[in-house]
Amino acid sequence: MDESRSYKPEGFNSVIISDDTVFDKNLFTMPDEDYSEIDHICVPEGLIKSRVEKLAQNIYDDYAECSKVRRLQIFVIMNGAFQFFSDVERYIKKVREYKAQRLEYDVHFIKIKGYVNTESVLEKIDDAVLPEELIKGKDILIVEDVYDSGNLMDILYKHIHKFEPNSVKSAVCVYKCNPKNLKFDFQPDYIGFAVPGDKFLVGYGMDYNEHFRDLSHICVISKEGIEKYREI
Ligand SMILES: O=P(O)(O)OC[C@H]1O[C@H](OP(=O)(O)OP(=O)(O)O)[C@H](O)[C@@H]1O
Repeated sequence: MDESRSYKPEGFNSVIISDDTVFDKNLFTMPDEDYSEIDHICVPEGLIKSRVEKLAQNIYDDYAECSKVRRLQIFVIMNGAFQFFSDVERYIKKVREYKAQRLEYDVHFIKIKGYVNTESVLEKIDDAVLPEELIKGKDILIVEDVYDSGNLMDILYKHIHKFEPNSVKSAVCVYKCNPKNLKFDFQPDYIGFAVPGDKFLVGYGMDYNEHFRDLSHICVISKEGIEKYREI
């Protein structure tokens, strides 16, 4: 394994974006003002939507029956996951139209900030941010835009398990095959795309110092973009 780049996930139930998959930004629509700050498109919008629809169906099938007994508690980790969750929920509603059983759920938007520039700085989650009453005895689904170093998910799972949930699963749009995350021996339950770990991604909710969240495609930022929006 070349640890300086990324590793190939084995047994992942996800779409795998390989090291050499590069979608030319000239072949897709993109706002002019973001153009030079984006190197290329990693996952185009249409592919994202198709994959998220299937994830929503998987989540529905797994939880609809038990949600009659315990309503599923969905924790959306803000801000990055808002776009992903918005599509997951839209497709859950679509699935509901042709399923006999209804998926019962509550949504909680949880604000946790992990990154400054390109470094993960999160150390713990305060009990006030995610209190015991939201967790104890519940079935929990964490919704995240990206699993990168694994630091945030590791801290989040430790925090949640402290308060004895009935079950915990996680759905991530992008799993970055980052050698740093191997130390956690963790695999999210629902993964949209497995992406090479050396790509710094923006768009579809993902930001670089709060820029680019509104891009429709998942994109790789250019060197120019990194320099332009770097925080001191
Ligand atoms: O696996 P990790 O290396 O811990 O990274 C994952 C986290 O990093 C990003 O959050 P960020 O701090 O950028 O905040 P945001 O959600 O507001 O974008 C992303 O949304 C995840 O929450």
